[in-house]
Amino acid sequence: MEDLSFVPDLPSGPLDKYRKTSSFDWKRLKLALEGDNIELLKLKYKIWLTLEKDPLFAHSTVSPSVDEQKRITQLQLKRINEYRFHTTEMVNSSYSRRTRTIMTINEAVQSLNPSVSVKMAIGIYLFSNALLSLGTERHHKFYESTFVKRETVASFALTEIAHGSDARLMRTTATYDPQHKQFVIHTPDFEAAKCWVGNLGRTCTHTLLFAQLITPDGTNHGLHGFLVPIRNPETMETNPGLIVGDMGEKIGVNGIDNGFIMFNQYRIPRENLLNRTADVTEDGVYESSFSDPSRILGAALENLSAGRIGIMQESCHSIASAVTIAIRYAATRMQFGERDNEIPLIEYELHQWRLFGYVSAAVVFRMYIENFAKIYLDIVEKSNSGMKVDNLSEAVSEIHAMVSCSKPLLTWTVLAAAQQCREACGGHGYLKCANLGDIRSNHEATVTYEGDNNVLSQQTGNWLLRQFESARGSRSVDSPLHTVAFLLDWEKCLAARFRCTSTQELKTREFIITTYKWLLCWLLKQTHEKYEAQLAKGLSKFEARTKCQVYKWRELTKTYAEYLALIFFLESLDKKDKELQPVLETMFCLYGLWSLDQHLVELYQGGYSQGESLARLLREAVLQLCAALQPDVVSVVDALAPTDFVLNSVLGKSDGNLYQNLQKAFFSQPGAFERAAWWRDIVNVRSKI
Ligand SMILES: Cc1cc2nc3c(=O)[nH]c(=O)nc-3n(C[C@H](O)[C@H](O)[C@H](O)COP(=O)(O)OP(=O)(O)OC[C@H]3O[C@@H](n4cnc5c(N)ncnc54)[C@H](O)[C@@H]3O)c2cc1C
Repeated sequence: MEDLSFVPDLPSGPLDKYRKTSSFDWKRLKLALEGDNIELLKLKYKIWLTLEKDPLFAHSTVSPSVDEQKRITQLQLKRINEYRFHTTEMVNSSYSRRTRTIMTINEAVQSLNPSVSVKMAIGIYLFSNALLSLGTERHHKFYESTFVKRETVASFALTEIAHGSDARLMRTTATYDPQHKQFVIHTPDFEAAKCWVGNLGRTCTHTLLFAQLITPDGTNHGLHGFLVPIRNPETMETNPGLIVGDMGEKIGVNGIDNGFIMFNQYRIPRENLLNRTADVTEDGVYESSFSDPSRILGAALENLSAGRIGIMQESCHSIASAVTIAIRYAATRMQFGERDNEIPLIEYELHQWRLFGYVSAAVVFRMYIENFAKIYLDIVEKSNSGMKVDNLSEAVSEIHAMVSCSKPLLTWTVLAAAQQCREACGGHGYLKCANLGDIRSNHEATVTYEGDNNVLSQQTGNWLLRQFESARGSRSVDSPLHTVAFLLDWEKCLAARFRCTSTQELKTREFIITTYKWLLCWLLKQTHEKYEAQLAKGLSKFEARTKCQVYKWRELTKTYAEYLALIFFLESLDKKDKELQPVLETMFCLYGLWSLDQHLVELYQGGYSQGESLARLLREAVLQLCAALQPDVVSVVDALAPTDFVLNSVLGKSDGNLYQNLQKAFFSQPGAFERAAWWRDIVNVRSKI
């Protein structure tokens, strides 16, 4: 058995009461949540314990000004680079190992300061990844300076003021000038200014720009990626020909300097076109390995899959922190009962029901994404190294469909969890030093960036419907990852009916998976029929899709994402330590039934069940599972939690000394006991009282 003594023991205190009832060793679960990769778990602790000792990472009790947050974030990124957690050995290792390690560094940093991890993800990883996949030899020096030497911080400029979700209609142009062998970048008006670009406002020296490529004959070849210098790296002055600004204060991640930019006939060398899939000769002739320009954009944006997986991993860490704080608070906070025998909140069924579903989501999501990331990295590695990957293009489409619905499911669930955890900590949860407010507002933007959730999940619907049509027609599906192989038996799946008579029968893999398959087939059939009916009315495919989103397409993609989380979790569960399997099985059933509870309307509407028993038994089973989880739940969050320094919550400390910690926080608040500096402004001098 691996030696886990590098994970610090937890202090003894009021939480012991619930830790003693646990059925498993929390450190073993912690390792399991890290994909049983002890090196990665060690790296995470090394990062956390190193940064804890560095004054640059000390938490401030009051929010610094927005500008100061940007300065600190940039300095923290610089310091993290200097610590070289990304060792030379790691930098030179295989794609899969290198990327998994980067992801771990990112996760560790995100739990401490999400602005730093976003800055790092865009400024280093997204940029350097794009150079590798879209660029060629000639761009390698930029990869070296960004990823290997960490001298450059970059940005990713796609969104424009008037166009975000529909990238095809972006209006920034890059026109080739054969005489000077340069591209001329131009912004026609403010509506075409690039905006929201992270790191652009103050700190980046280069950007990866997406602009419409126009050749001298006037042909527009669609959006392409260009490497564009923005600032002089020595003076940080913006280059002439650019209008660059910072977008100002946001409602979260204020350490990131999101910016806007307008180009005025700004020239860059021809070589700055990222030319792996398409190039322009010196004379201005366009050459591409794709005949369809939209496929070039598709290939370019495919890069975002790794970024979206990164967002999901970060989300898993945000929900882990949120539920840790709320559960530790619930175990130490008493309300009602007798004077000397008050009841801890965690004992109340209502409180369990509000929180435990999110605890199970935190565990299920973490193991799902861990498992999925491995498969994803393996496929990319094989394909990059020229090895044969069976059905590669089908696998890429399936992965894109999976990512496009899973990022919405995870980011939305985490947002709801953060809000519920905040409320579950009552008034004290509203304190800045509880950290739930920051977790929530720093997380919130993930539902929008790298693809707005509502728009992104529509792409999953397209893929699912294609598979359904193919299963109905030619009796085949393109699902190399086997996520929808069951559609070949869609009629059989749809014939399933609810026949359980006890909650015991619902708390099983078989019931949950069969019910999900029924739901998916039913939602697919319904969506397909509605879509076909719209087409039959003469609507275009685009118009027909817009008429099928509500209650159909959207519900379908959410259900598919939940199903993915469950099947990938199960696959991991079976490989885990025997001691951990019972609690993981409880998590599986709780997440599965808690999610199915939200689909009762469809289950009845589609005739899966009649009468009251499904709703009654399902809800009874959820409550039974909450009760069953209660003895283990404090240890589950111990396994999910980062160190106390990283968690940074007065309510969530692992010693459980809630009131001593609160007193310390109140009493050490700067100026807490001082007369207000503005006391004269409020004194009524004539008062004789
Ligand atoms: C903190 C933050 C950081 C960001 N960082 C970057 C960055 O570094 N680089 C970059 O290029 N961009 C960045 N963005 C921009 C981000 O990627 C876009 O905001 C996002 O893609 C959504 O585009 P939009 O804002 O234009 O929304 P819109 O497309 O205008 O969408 C508005 C609303 O309309 C809905 N909607 C749109 N189309 C449809 C439809 N067909 N059917 C139904 N509903 C629809 C959407 O669901 C959404 O709720 C960032 C944004 C934020 C908030």
